[in-house]
Amino acid sequence: MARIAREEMKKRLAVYFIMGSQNSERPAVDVLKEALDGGVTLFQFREKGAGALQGAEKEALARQLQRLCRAHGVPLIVNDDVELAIAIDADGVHVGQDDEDARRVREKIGDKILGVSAHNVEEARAAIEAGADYIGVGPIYPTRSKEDANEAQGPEILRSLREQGIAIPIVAIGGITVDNAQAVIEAGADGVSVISAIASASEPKAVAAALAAAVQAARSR
Ligand SMILES: Cc1ncc(COP(=O)(O)OP(=O)(O)O)c(N)n1
Ligand SMILES: Cc1ncsc1CCOP(=O)(O)O
Ligand SMILES: [Mg+2]
Repeated sequence: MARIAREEMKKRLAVYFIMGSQNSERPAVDVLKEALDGGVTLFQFREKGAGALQGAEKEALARQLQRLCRAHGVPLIVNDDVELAIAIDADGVHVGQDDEDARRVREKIGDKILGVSAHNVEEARAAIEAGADYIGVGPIYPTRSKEDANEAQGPEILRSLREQGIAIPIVAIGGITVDNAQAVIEAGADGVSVISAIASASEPKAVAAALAAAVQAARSR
């Protein structure tokens, strides 16, 4: 298997849904199924925070969500837990600045997708050097889904990274909704990454479809 091509990665980032069992009062499998039906293009399993599953229960949920993703032809990325990603043969891993070193993760996962969080141009350049396939940039807007989130930087950070020559695929994250999705794509992101917009929606399918339409509209401007 070869590393994912840049253009394919950009397409996959369009509507990147992140969720763990703690993000919805409904079963994660039900929410994910509806979101996939609505047009989610990439999924991240992020089992983290108060009440998060551990050990065998966490792995069992990951495998259940993986079956759904595979049935829809959507890659599954595991957040933080490199060993779990390897154990279930996930499609990739996402790590942040306080997680396992990205270079070391690349060595462990071979050609799987590697996503790295970056908050500035130095972190973006280091992620590229380490072998990232995409970077996650945010929070763009205020978020209530991550306890230790940095301050929101606004879409200007995306514009600034592009102006400084950062050409790697970028997904914007943090406080993104159907209403502001177009603005972040126009500022330079290839896609939008959301937790609450879909996980807390009464109709996850409709929100995923609306996000896909907003990204598509902004891309074709
Ligand atoms: C797509 C994407 N971008 C950023 C993050 C945040 O990663 P990190 O900073 O490691 O924080 P946690 O999510 O681990 O709390 C992400 N998960 N996904
Ligand atoms: C994991 C993460 N990293 C930066 S912001 C964030 C949370 C995004 O969640 P929401 O889409 O609900 O703001
Ligand atoms: Mg992390």
